Amino acid sequence: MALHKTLYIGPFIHCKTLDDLDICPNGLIGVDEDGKISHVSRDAKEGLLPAQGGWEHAKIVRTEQHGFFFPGFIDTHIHASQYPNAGVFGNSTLLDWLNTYTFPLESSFKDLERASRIYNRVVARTLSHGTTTAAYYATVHVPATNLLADICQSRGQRAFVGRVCMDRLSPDYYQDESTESAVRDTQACIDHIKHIDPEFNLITPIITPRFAPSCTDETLAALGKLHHATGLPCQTHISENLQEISLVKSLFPTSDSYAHVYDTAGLLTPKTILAHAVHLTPAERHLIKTRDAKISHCPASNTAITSGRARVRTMLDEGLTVGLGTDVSGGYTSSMLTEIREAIFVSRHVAMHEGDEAKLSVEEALYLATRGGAKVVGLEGRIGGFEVGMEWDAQMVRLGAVGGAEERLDERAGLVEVFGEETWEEKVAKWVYTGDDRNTVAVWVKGRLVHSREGFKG
Ligand SMILES: O=c1[nH]c(=O)c2nc[nH]c2[nH]1
Ligand SMILES: [Zn+2]
Repeated sequence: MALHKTLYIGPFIHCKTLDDLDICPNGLIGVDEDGKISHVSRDAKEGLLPAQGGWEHAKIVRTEQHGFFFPGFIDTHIHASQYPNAGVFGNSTLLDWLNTYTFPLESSFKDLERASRIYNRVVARTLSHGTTTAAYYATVHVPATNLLADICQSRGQRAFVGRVCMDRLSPDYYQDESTESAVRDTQACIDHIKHIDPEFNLITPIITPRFAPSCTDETLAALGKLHHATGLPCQTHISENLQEISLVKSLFPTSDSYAHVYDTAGLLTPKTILAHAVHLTPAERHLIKTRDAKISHCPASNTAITSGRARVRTMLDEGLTVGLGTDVSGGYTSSMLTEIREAIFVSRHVAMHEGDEAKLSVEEALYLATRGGAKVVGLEGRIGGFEVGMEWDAQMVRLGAVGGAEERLDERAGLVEVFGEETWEEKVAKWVYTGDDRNTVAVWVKGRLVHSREGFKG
């Protein structure tokens, strides 16, 4: 798609490190036709680009009052196929939740027309929340998984798309027939993505054993081999729930631990995304660190289906790489902004048991949702921040007009109340705690506008 050179003028905010939120109130970012950042200035007037080299015709996009540019969110764990069940989980816990809610829904994706409706909706919705990259689980179905890849590509969302592998302890109506068929069908989805996006510029296949209990040793080992042979990333679940961990112990009696099961299969590598990691032992964390596998923290899900409280501060202190995942529909929300809030609150529950140092700050949670997520999906240096050479995966946030009780509510700006006296740090905190998709005015991936709200002037 032909893009313009574009100048994004206005405040920009991004995370430099875990606790360093860089706020530039008067910024200018130049983005080239290929969607890459070619210029970053901290003073819009002085930094204006020379009127040559095509920049004299550049398109200009300005933030609105109390608005700012922020990197797009990276959802490191989301089940696209479970989107119709977001908010529907009753009082279930993981293993009964899978049988009651999840397997029946996922099995319905043999109907391609239904898959199309749901996948189009979830991609449109996550884009509207500012999610520019998502690591998706689809289902076992090859045509529907390929369709999810097509939809991400046509709507412009950067995505990792995984066909789910599961060949035991699953209902007869919804499982792989054998190790061979699981590998063959996974390969078919890899081939499809290679066909539509040969360089994996936007869409990347991801090898997806559902979790150890639903895969035989043979299937885990075969997927480990495929992971090594192709160099493609892989994603799975780990140590989410205590019953699940007991089940893994009984199914893999010779393994030292849940993490060891994946390690034995060759599935614990720097390109592995492990969702949840709620109940990891110190030895498992050490093994994961040694292998440089990555963690997707899913706090909304861990609260909703009462799995537990992940010790994010401990993982970070030990040097593990952590990002955030909505885990729809164990998680009730497809909004990463809500997930950020959940991460902060779960960390406060950890703090109530283990001490204040467990608390995550607003800045730290924003880091996990952007730079941290980029590292988890192996795209650090390309997305998650605003530096020359990085790709313009970004959202424009608007907090609304200054208003008092006597003035009309600014309905377009949602719930964020700005009175005009706030510091930038306070405005960001208000966005995190009281904002929603109404504040996400426009979203770009690789420089392409992929979502905008009414009233956006772009
Ligand atoms: O949160 C989860 N969602 C799932 O779909 C799933 N499958 C296995 N383990 C799981 N955990
Ligand atoms: Zn999950």
